[in-house]
Amino acid sequence: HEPLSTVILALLVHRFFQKYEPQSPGICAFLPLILPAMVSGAFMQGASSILGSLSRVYAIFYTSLILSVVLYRLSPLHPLARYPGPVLARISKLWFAHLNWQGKQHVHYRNLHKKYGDVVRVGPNEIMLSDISVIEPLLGPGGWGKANHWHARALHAPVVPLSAVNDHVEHARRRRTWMRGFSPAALKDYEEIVNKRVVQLTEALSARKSVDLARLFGDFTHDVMNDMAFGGGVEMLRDGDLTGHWPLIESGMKAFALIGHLPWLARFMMLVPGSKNDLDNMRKACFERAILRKKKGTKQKDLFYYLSDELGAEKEEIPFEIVVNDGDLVVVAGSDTAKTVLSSLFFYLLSNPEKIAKLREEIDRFYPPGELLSSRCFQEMSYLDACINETLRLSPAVPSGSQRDVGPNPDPSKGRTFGSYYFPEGTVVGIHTFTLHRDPRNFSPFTDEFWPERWLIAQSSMELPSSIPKADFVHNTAAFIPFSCGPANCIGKPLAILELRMAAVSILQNLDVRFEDGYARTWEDEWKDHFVLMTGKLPVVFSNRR
Ligand code: HEM
Repeated sequence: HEPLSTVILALLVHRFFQKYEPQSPGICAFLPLILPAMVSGAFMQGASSILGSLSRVYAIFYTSLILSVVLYRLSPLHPLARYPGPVLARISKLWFAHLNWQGKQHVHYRNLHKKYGDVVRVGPNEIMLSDISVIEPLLGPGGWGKANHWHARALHAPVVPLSAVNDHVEHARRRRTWMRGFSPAALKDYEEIVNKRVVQLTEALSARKSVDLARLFGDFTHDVMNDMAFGGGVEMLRDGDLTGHWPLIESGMKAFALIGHLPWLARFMMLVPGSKNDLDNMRKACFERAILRKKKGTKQKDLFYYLSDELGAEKEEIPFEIVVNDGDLVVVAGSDTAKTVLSSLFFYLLSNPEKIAKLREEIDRFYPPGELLSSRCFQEMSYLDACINETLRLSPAVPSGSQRDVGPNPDPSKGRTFGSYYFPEGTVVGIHTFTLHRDPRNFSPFTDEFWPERWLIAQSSMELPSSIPKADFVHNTAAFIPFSCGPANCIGKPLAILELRMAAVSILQNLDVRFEDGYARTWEDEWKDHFVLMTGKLPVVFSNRR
């Protein structure tokens, strides 16, 4: 009976994992690793056959288990069987985890949408969409909560960060302090903080002449976010990366993205001695900065002022752990993202001399050289906004979007249906921002090119060139979601836009800039989608404007 019992055991283990999706490393290790050994023990006939019996049972067990998993996932019985997708993706998420590790998943997702259409099964239980009709039901009010992947990414933290809160009510409660921190009045107060760093950045660029602009923009956005979250304490623009922050972010983002495919892996990673050290050190540094900021008091209203509720608007005191956690999130969510977009903006501008000249002309009109910078004229600078939007379209900092989990239905057997799609409870669903933004059905012509004029034509503040037939012009802002949308969208959007506008205006107001000789302009090819779009170097040469 040994082979038959082993096959049955394998089928039961598959069924157990399928139904309960256990996350505990103990259970995950016990069932497939230890249980077969126990079966083998039960059938063992003598000490001489220990090895033979063990290897036979394990071979039968794993062959049956793998066959059962693969056949079920490929079979018409699987609830997602109706959706097309590559065989490897339907069998296991390991394939996408591998693609993700190489950094090219944004391109792969786009190619899959080209091949299979708007809905693609990208994992055994995961769907990626490029259909704008699902944006509102998925991300809008009443949409679905953050997928388990978000939670798994935050296992190391003593409190769940806002970005990982799945429950709508709890998420809205936690987001209240953030909303106050991003009100228009609060934003006005931040201008001085951002401007101080913009002046420092512009001076640093003019002094260095030749520079990796992407790196310097990273130092800039990182300093700004630390000013906002903890009232300062980090001086990357002045001192460089003394603490090894950038290598840590790079490896951290890679792991962060990997967990986005294999959330169960996070619990195993936590068991590896030392695996949390870097994150713990980062938290400790944030904690120390938060204590200092609290002691210093509020001379200038920053985000800390709102996130720690110095305003006194909440009924209950906000636990200090949450304040530190939120500050940490500001730094992590706000630095790399803004760095990527700002760097891409300069790449596209420098690649298109007539566009940079046009933007310069607008900047000179509103902020002639010598004029002090403020947000006074930003609303009127339509070409600047067109350039920023066009950059966010081509280079969305979170290209593969943010996963959601199909939440429970009062009748669990029903899953969720909208339009022509049906997703069973527990399906992980994403909307692929990069594909939407580069889909000719949404933005045409010159879909893959930097053409800021499309935004002006769409607002009727510019004529469509006569060479382009009216029917060929498509501009679908419903498909433009670089900051995601709905009640869990990017709350930092207004601050990011302020940073982008201020930095671009200040640099072009004061400096001339060009690519370093010999730069191969491989910017887009070097992108790596590790959840946030990580970039290569952007070698440029600056000179003071004459
Ligand atoms: C150009 C720069 C930025 C881009 C493109 C961007 C994009 C995004 C995206 C796509 C999300 C996921 C939203 C979702 O799950 O639906 C997000 C979340 C978030 N972002 Fe940004 N972001 C940027 C800058 C910032 C900045 C400067 C901050 C500063 C505080 C920030 C703070 C956050 C936070 C706290 C969340 C989580 C929101 C929540 O779960 O309620 N981001 N961002």
